[in-house]
Amino acid sequence: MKAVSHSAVLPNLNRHRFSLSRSDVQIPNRVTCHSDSNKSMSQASLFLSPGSADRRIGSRNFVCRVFSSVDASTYNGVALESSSQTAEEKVGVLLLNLGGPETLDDVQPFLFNLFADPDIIRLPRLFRFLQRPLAKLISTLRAPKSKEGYASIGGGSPLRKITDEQALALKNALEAKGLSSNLYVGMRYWYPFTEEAVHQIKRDRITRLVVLPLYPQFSISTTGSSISVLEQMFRQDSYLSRLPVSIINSWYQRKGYLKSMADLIEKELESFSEPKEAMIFFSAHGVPVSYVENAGDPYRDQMEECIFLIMQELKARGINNEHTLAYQSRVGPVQWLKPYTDEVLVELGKKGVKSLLAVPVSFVSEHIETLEEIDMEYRELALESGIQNWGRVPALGLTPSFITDLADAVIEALPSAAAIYAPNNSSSEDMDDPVKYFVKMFFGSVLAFMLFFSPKLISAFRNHVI
Ligand SMILES: C=CC1=C(C)c2cc3[nH]c(cc4nc(cc5[nH]c(cc1n2)c(C)c5CCC(=O)O)C(CCC(=O)O)=C4C)c(C)c3C=C
Ligand SMILES: [Fe+2]
Repeated sequence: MKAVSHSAVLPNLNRHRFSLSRSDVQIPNRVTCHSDSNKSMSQASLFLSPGSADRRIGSRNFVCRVFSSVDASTYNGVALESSSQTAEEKVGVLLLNLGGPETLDDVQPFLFNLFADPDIIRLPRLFRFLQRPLAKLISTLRAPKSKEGYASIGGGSPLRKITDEQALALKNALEAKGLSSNLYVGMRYWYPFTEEAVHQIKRDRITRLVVLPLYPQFSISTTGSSISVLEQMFRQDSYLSRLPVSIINSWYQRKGYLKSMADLIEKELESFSEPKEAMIFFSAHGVPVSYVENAGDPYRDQMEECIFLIMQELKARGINNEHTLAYQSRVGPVQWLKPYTDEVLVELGKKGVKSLLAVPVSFVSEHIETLEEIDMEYRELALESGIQNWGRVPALGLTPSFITDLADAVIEALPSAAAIYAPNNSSSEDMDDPVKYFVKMFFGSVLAFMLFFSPKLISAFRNHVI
């Protein structure tokens, strides 16, 4: 396959020169913030209570329309080269992630951004005006506990550093497969924000974009939320609305991912004195039950399928350990997906399980919920509950087979890139040019007027309608 020759750089996103286009993001006052329109997709249903599924139906339609499944296209170097890449093609890959506070001072504004997201706290339409005051209140109340957590893992989240490293590794893996690309990192709640990554994509005049959320399974609260940001930005911009984009909405079923997970589990099992006796304990980040049961979030189904597929891969290697799945990190008073990790650990201890291997499964980097919640809180709870041998599988991070598989996913997704808001007529182009728009509107109206009052049309109207 012929490589496209153009400079491929990781953007150096300067947080101090940053400006935003969304009104619901809080940033420290050292940064300029332009707020503008409301969120485009309306929200329904309260995070604190189940609600209407309308918003999700809309969102899921969008997902179905826009997202191209990686599985749907196969990697075909010839097809990719001839149909998708020209000498002028400038390929961009946008990695989406959650973001995390880099210092303890960042914790409260980071939490504000998170709770101000209508995909995280889902208020009914009538109460939407409360979104930001509520986010302010919850972020202020939660900040001390969160700060303690971040303090215990070194004073900040490692997410930005790890994601940047993953981006660089992916860029190199793509290069090794003959594809030059620009890599961008877009975080949902902290620097570098998704908005800035998109501005950079525009400045670089990327001609074909693959969007790769770093969440293996889709959830409204993670990938869905980041896609909403993209959707709003792409809709409003004539360049972005025409840019061929392929969005990989979930990739937990990919062979390369499953094998990489199985490799890590197999390796970690070997550290137990009796590897066969260790229970494989998958711990996934939870979401409120209402997301799945009222809003149609596919997260639980995808998680269960993912665990099934990983276990199938392990069984094919002759590893038949017992396994279980539980959900961690719940926040607030509502019901979250069950069973809860902490409760299951206690039960397993009571049942006499002595060896347990924890496997974080909803995220591919180390972060506060692996380093603090699993390694400290859950480990302590497990040991107190009678579990004697504790192990934990590391997050995939920079595992070469995993990065190679992400590169394959990007290459497979490229040919199906299509404009998200491709104008189906010239109207959006005309909107960009007010003179053209006015001329068309004027002559269009005159023509419509003449047609409407033509004797033929009037008699046809009389005959058929009255
Ligand atoms: C698949 C992964 C994740 C899902 C699903 C998810 C949903 C979700 N999270 C909260 C609330 C919080 N999440 C926080 C941090 C955080 N969450 C994830 C992943 C998922 N969240 C990550 C990777 C991180 C960042 C960790 C880091 O290292 O910085 C936090 C802040 C930390 C804390 O105070 O516990 C909160 C709060 C909700 C409400 C939710 C679904 C509705
Ligand atoms: Fe979370």
